[in-house]
Amino acid sequence: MFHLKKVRYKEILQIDEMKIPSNRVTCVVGESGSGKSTLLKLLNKMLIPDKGEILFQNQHLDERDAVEHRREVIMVAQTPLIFSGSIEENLQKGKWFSDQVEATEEELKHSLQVVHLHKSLDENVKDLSGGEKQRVALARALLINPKVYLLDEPTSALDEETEIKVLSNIIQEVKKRSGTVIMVTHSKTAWETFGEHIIHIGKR
Ligand SMILES: Nc1ncnc2c1ncn2[C@@H]1O[C@H](COP(=O)(O)OP(=O)(O)OP(=O)(O)O)[C@@H](O)[C@H]1O
Repeated sequence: MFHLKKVRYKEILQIDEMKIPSNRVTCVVGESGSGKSTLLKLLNKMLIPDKGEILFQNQHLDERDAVEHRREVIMVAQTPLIFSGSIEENLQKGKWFSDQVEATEEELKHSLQVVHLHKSLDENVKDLSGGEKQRVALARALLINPKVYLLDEPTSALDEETEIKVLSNIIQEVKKRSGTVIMVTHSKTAWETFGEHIIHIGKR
């Protein structure tokens, strides 16, 4: 799905060759500050490498429109992107930004079930905990149904038991749709349980 060749980004990341498979869960692991988030940002064109090339489905990222690319390759950042308003408004925002028709109530409720968020759609997000906000962001990504999910420690604010339940559900859902997950995680349990392909990023 992704093929990186001789990629260099500042002094932060240097990758001679890396292939990331489609329809699999790839876990990116490595110590703090080793460049894991930087790698994800390169994959969705938020950052442009100083040298080398990144191919997505055999197409050079330079040739891909950044907005179009990010609709297919969605990032759920470490600090979730949350808009003011209700849970429903937050979920629908993703559909609007992606130029998709609004989700039905059934789809919205299903997305909350997948992420184990037992809240009503009209609840205001301002009172949600950090872990609940992370799950709103994950549900929003699921509703968009992209080809690739770039998950940057998406469940870091959850206790381990909930984290594993949520990840297990999300991955099951993504697999049903033949999607691809590329996930940065500090949880050994998470990468041992879900990682079908592991990338170790080493500090230079
Ligand atoms: N825009 C930038 N300019 C310069 N340095 C940066 C920039 N962004 C990140 N860095 C530095 O690059 C290194 C890698 O950052 P990155 O966020 O990719 O690491 P990480 O492996 O995801 O870390 P963590 O596990 O702590 O989230 C860090 O030392 C960081 O301070």
